[in-house]
Amino acid sequence: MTGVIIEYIPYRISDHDAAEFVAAYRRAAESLAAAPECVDYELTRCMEDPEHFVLRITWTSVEAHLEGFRRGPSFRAFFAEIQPYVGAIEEMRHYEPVGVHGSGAATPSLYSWAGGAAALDELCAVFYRAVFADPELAPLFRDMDPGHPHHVARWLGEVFGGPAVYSEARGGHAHMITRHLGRGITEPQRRRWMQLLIDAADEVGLPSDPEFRAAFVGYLEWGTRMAVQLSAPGVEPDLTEPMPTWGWAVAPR
Ligand code: HEM
Repeated sequence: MTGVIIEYIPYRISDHDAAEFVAAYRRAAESLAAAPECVDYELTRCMEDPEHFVLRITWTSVEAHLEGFRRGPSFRAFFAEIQPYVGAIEEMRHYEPVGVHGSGAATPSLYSWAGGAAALDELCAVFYRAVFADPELAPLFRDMDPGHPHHVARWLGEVFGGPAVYSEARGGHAHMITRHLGRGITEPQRRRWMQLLIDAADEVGLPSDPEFRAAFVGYLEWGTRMAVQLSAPGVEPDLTEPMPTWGWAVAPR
């Protein structure tokens, strides 16, 4: 999502009022949850200074907050709950992301969850053996570079949050795109490709938990459809597009 802004509202609340303050925000939060202008919100309490609370609200834009939410149907109920605490607000301002963000390693990448480079190499080795034995796909891969399964394993690894070895060794996204140009991949071939890769994932024992499989298949749905589009006659792709990255929960592009 682009253009979101974050509103921070620090409060100073006495220990005596803290429990009721949190309870009021729990009720007020129902209005935030119902507001299409609100992306997410969180109320936190300072551990070193327990009279200090900070409310963070991510809005889709400043206008959405000030003109949409404040004038919309949820605001009255929201304000009724928090109104007793308005005098305890220390600041109420909007902050714009500056592009420094990310997540830490507390949540494993799809790459490490899958088993890293060795697991993806095994996946691709099994997959391309099946591709060669498949009458629908074999003709497309007739002139395939013998290193192809390894290259695709590196590609998948990088997309799934592993080291950037495909970019370093093969030229990144631009190279992958050019390898599909003009191949005229059909919809039945795309489906077959996906099916064989999912079968290979089962055969080599990639994790079968629904969260991993949803992310894995989600990427394949997206990537194979891109491959079909790119392979159509006359396509002039944008070779400057960055490597895609894929995580556990990916918003629609
Ligand atoms: C998520 C979907 C896909 C991914 C991640 C993917 C990945 C790749 C990569 C990384 C390469 C270039 C390897 C290199 O030389 O560095 C490549 C080439 C190729 N891909 Fe795909 N691909 C996808 C979908 C498809 C589909 C659906 C087909 C056809 C049914 C296909 C057919 C080919 C062919 C024929 C090549 C050239 C192989 C050769 O001759 O070396 N790809 N693919």
